[in-house]
Amino acid sequence: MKIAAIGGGVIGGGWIARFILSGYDVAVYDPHPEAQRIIAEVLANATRAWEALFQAPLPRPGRIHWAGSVAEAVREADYIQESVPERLDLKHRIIAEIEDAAPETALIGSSTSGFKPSELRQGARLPDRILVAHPFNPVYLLPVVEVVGGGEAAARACDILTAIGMKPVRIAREIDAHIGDRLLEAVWREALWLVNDGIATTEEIDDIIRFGFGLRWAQMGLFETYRIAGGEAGMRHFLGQFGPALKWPWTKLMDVPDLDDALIDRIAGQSDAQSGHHSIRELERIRDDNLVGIFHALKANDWGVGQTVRAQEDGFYARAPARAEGYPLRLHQARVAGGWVDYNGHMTEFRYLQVLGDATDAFLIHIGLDAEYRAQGRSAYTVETHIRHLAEVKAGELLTVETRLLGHDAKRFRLHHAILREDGTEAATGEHMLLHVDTDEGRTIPMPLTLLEALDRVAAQDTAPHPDHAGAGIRSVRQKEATA
Ligand SMILES: NC(=O)C1=CN([C@@H]2O[C@H](COP(=O)(O)OP(=O)(O)OC[C@H]3O[C@@H](n4cnc5c(N)ncnc54)[C@H](O)[C@@H]3O)[C@@H](O)[C@H]2O)C=CC1
Ligand SMILES: C[N+](C)(C)CC(=O)CC(=O)[O-]
Repeated sequence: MKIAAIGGGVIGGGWIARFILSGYDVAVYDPHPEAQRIIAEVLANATRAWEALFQAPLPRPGRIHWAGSVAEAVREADYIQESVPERLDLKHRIIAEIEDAAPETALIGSSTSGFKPSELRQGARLPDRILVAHPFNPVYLLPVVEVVGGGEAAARACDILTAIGMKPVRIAREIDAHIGDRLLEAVWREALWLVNDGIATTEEIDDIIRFGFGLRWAQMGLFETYRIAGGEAGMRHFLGQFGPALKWPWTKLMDVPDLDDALIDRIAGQSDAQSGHHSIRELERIRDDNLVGIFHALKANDWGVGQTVRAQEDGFYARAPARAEGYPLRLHQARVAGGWVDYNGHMTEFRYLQVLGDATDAFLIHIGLDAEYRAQGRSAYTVETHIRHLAEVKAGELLTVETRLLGHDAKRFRLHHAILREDGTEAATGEHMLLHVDTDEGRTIPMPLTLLEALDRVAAQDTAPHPDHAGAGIRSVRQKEATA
């Protein structure tokens, strides 16, 4: 499938990164003189975030083709994402250029925050294929995309968006600003009033969100959160108690303060004081690291966005064998997240086991011991582990694991992983004994022929001598006699 991106700014850059990292080639047109630098920087941050987010090996990235015109970019495209500035006249001009050059079967998704499909389609030759596909920033991490404009084209677009790990939400009826921005604007307007009236600073408002209800929203949204807030009597009780307050003069929702120079100076000044000591790219990396941490927590709980990440990862694992060329096997990479670092300033000890455990999972999938296999009530349990910590690892480093199979019989196999830093030096090694088990009965059972043959194939490649430390335990330390 061929993708074209028209506009590569904040949002277009995020789309480009998501498609590229998902393995699709993207033709890009953006007349900005520094477009290539800007997009490369966004892609670098996105790559860093995906390496920290996913434990599965990432797909081979797609390639960018820098086009000299809209026509060149869209000529062979199956899906076109338009992300030019939010002006209807400009969007109409771009859509007309796309229609002149793109195949008639190509879908056109617009990132517009506010325009309705009926507005975008004015004057179009094939209007039904033009849709709103409105994402949220950062597009390469946040999965949700509002798809507005119905029919077969929307269904096809949803399939494409799902294939790049997004969660399309189809909106039944078009309205200005769709759904997400309606909600966000209500909060934003109110926040502008609070600053305008001198009631709160930008930092105080952000603190109330990030130390409070913002944390709830990441995992349960509004209605499920309020259901719980109704106590055991649930949503009905909540509405009965707090519904009437909506008619009290709490908010100024419909008015907008005049964004005159004084208010702009106040907001921009407070924002500089709050965050001006970080560059935008640094702030993006801080935001991304935090989002990745939240995604990991939700994945561990099999909840919300964590389920999206897991589904995406399953897809990566399914495509992984193509990447496992050569021996020792390279099935797993991990980017050291900021939260993995301890008070000594380096990756903390249990994260080594996490990287090794994830590499073991990748090996299990490689030999066919995957989710489908486990659903039959069989799995592998690790019963012994020996880790050697050999070098300090800092936040941001990319770790690659090399895996060897040191032995196997009908019920057991012994793995050796070496965690390598980017310069090829060993940061750690791990040796692990795994048993094949019947998970319903909780006992060891022989492996079926398919797994044994897969292990035989790996073992046939393991011709080098075993590492000297294989099979060794922790060195003994002579106990000194206590001195009085
Ligand atoms: N920034 C945000 O938070 C979000 C923005 N959006 C929507 O995404 C769209 C783009 O917004 P941003 O990325 O924020 O704007 P931006 O200003 O960061 O990027 C727009 C890009 O379009 C390029 N451009 C201008 N004229 C062009 C043309 N004729 N052909 C191709 N490229 C052209 C510019 O050089 C620039 O790189 C808008 O429709 C906006 O409503 C959607 C979600 C969030
Ligand atoms: C400010 N905005 C309307 C462009 C924001 C969006 O459209 C979505 C987002 O990412 O918040």
